[in-house]
Amino acid sequence: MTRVDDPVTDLIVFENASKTFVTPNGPVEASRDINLTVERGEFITLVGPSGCGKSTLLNMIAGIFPPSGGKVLYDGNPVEGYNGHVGYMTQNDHLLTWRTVAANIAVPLEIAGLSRGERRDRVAELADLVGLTKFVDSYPSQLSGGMRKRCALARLLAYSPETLLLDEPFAALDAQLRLRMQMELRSIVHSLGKTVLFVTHDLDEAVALADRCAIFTRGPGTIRTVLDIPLERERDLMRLRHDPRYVELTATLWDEMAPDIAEEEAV
Ligand SMILES: Nc1ncnc2c1ncn2[C@@H]1O[C@H](COP(=O)(O)OP(=O)(O)OP(=O)(O)O)[C@@H](O)[C@H]1O
Repeated sequence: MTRVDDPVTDLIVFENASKTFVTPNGPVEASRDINLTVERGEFITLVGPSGCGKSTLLNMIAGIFPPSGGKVLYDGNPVEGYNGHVGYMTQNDHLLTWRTVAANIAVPLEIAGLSRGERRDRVAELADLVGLTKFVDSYPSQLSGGMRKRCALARLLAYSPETLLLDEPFAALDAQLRLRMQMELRSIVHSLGKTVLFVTHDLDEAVALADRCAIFTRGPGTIRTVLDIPLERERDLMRLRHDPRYVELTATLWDEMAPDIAEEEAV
């Protein structure tokens, strides 16, 4: 039975949310009638053709701009202005090249006004969480691609965001490194109980990481289907490729995407 004082489990709600940009060349309709509910602690992946409005959806949750129509709610309230509950990471890690790993991770802690001692302890904790303890004194130019991502992830977590908005964060990594980062990300977000919205063009990644996968139509994007991924929370991503359920789910996702892929080829 739901009690009045139960916490709201629907953390993010899109209700017929639409976005049209006004540009010098006329209006650009990016999203149309988006309906999606994300529960606290869920890992949702977003897939769809290029330009279908996936980043636009993340931007609306972050409060970078409001929807032109419909509603975007966070924890029961309309998102108005920047949403301080979310952390945003894009394909570019935006590390400060003149700062060490420790000093990069410390940026949000400095902004939050933590003392030097508190910052040192928190940076050590975050560096340990992402496996960068030995590299805290290195500069970004001395790091591998995966280490840079880990550093950016630690800095994002330093803000203590409730929700992570990740826009193709591993797109530039090679297959092995990407798999490692996927395993680490899942383990970190589950241990910390974060809610995640993760945009990807990689359909294998979309299945491997998600509790549910939202599939967009070609722009103006609307959500065609939300695919349930009924795999265990604690899943071994290394062995997943051999799991018949994974193989079938990935095939279903490819089938769902087929009309748009065929259309793209015909253009
Ligand atoms: N600030 C903006 N001003 C004008 N048009 C925009 C703006 N942001 C996005 N658009 C347009 O809205 C549409 C959706 O863009 P969006 O970046 O959300 O798509 P996407 O699905 O994330 O694309 P991709 O997979 O290529 O990153 C595109 O036509 C894009 O050109």
